[in-house]
Amino acid sequence: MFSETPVVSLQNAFIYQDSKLVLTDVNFTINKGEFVFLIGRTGSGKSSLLRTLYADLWLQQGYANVAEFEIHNLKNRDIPFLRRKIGIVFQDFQLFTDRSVNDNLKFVLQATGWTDKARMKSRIAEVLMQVGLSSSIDKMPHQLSGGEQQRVVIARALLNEPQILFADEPTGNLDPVVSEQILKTFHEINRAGTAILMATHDFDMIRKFPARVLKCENGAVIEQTSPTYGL
Ligand SMILES: Nc1ncnc2c1ncn2[C@@H]1O[C@H](COP(=O)(O)OP(=O)(O)OP(=O)(O)O)[C@@H](O)[C@H]1O
Repeated sequence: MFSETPVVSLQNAFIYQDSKLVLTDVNFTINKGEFVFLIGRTGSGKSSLLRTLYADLWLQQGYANVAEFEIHNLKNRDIPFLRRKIGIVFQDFQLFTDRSVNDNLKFVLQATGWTDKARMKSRIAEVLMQVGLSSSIDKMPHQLSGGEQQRVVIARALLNEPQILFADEPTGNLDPVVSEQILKTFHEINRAGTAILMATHDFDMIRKFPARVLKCENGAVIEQTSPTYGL
């Protein structure tokens, strides 16, 4: 099933925040369609790793491939093209508050080169259906709950059919019931073929939605095999 090129692959990668070394000699791959949790204590390097993979931090040493882009050779001008092949979901929703759900999504499509109005309309309808928010297309962000706003962010990340979603504590600000609904949505998206790498502190979610777990610990990334996942 996973015979294709991995969607993420790191070899001897060293993850820095400026001159501070955060993670040493990172090696792992994520196959197309895989679901992977990323865990680790506060400050262990989860966000730094994700930011490196979506080219918000430079990879200063080692090799990384993401969605067929060589992160170690990436130029500034390549970043928008990489970002069209991946989706990014943060804890803070970062929607434009002065425009509707539809216009938030349309903005991204236009910014990534879409021009055909009918295609844009149908793609927006598709992603909103995927996250269960079809009826909210004309609402403003403030008319939506936190969980609904996060769904719009997920829909936005799906617009360009990414090979992988990078999610950094996507349920960090949400209550447990809403978090579980959001996790279900991520699983449905994953079942439809998109790989997911999700940083989380929420072990309940890992127990409810078992998947592969990578752990940032003592400056390294290790494959977690213990069923308890405890820190
Ligand atoms: N802009 C920065 N400049 C220098 N060091 C930073 C910067 N941002 C984070 N760090 C440091 O890098 C290390 C890793 O931080 P990072 O945010 O990646 O951890 P994390 O595992 O995502 O933590 P959390 O779970 O709290 O989000 C920490 O020691 C942190 O203090």
